Amino acid sequence: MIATLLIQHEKLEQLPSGGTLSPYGVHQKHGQITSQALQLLSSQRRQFSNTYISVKLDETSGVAVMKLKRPPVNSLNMELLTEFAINLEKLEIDRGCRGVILTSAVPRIFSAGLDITEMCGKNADHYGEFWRAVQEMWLKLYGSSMVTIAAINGSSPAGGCLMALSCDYRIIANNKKYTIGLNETQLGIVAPFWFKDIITEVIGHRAAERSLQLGMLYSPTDALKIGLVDEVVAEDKVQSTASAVMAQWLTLPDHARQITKSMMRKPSLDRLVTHREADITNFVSYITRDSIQKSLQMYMEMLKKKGR
Ligand SMILES: CC/C=C\C/C=C\CCCC/C=C/C(=O)SCCNC(=O)CCNC(=O)[C@H](O)C(C)(C)COP(=O)(O)OP(=O)(O)OC[C@H]1O[C@@H](n2cnc3c(N)ncnc32)[C@H](O)[C@@H]1OP(=O)(O)O
Repeated sequence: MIATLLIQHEKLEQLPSGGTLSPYGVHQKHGQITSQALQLLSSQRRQFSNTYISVKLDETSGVAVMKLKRPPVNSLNMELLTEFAINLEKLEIDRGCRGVILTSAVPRIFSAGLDITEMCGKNADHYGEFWRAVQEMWLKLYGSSMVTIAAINGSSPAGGCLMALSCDYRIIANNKKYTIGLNETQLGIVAPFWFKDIITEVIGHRAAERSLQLGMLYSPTDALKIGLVDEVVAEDKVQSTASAVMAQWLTLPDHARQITKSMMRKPSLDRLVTHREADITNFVSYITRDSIQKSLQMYMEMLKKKGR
């Protein structure tokens, strides 16, 4: 028992903040074993935090709350995406964790989607690496065997919406100022096939086609009408509703639920895995086009003007 806990604790020990996350192994900290064990046995919660992600795992319920914390808008840059994938993988292999609630530590914003500055004025190698990190985040989240619930406590355009769509259940705060949707065409860019596939799976072909072509952003109540979210609740009830829904989902045996989830999601996951390299090549050749660079630059300027 103690040995298992030690291994789990070492897997989940706090990673250094900033820079690249260090690999962690079960043999790293022999000297601290006794005090770590005692600490762990007396505590039901474990938390760890990186530069842009914080995680709190409640060992009693087996539920982790993972928060995005990259102010001002939680835009998804390379570091955040990498930290996200590593943290989710850590929870995935932790037997004590059965569910993850994904939410934001930044007021009024869930995530502004991909960091546009990662897609502007850089070289082809950078774009390739960035896109691989975006794919990795999605493969880990959409392919997770844990129950995943998005507690959407703010606006969630484009890549932010993709993250929410990749969870098993979506709860959004009832605030007219918040919007959610895949608005890529409004930036003059195209949502890739796997973004398209997942929104189609969630809201159906007709609604997805209209939504994607027009780059629509929905208010919480409109998002509920088309099935883009599952529930709209008062702003101060988002986390408690997420916990309650999670508790319900966790009453089911993991084995049956996980195999069912995998059956439903495998075709979409396989499609990206099979075409992963081609998708990167496609992204790089698309994003390096002069016309696309110009569209993105104009969009960034528009955002900055609006903010002034
Ligand atoms: C055939 C083709 C095949 C394949 C195609 C391949 C690839 C292309 C697909 C790429 C997929 C792209 C996915 C994306 O996610 S793109 C990102 C889209 N995101 C958005 O459109 C959101 C933009 N942001 C907003 O709408 C607002 O910022 C938001 C989130 C509602 C918050 O509003 P507010 O609180 O008023 O904050 P500000 O607007 O003032 O923003 C503050 C600050 O943040 C900067 N910022 C905002 N969003 C981003 C972002 N996504 N990336 C980088 N920076 C962002 C903004 O400029 C402000 O900066 P400042 O310096 O002025 O403080």
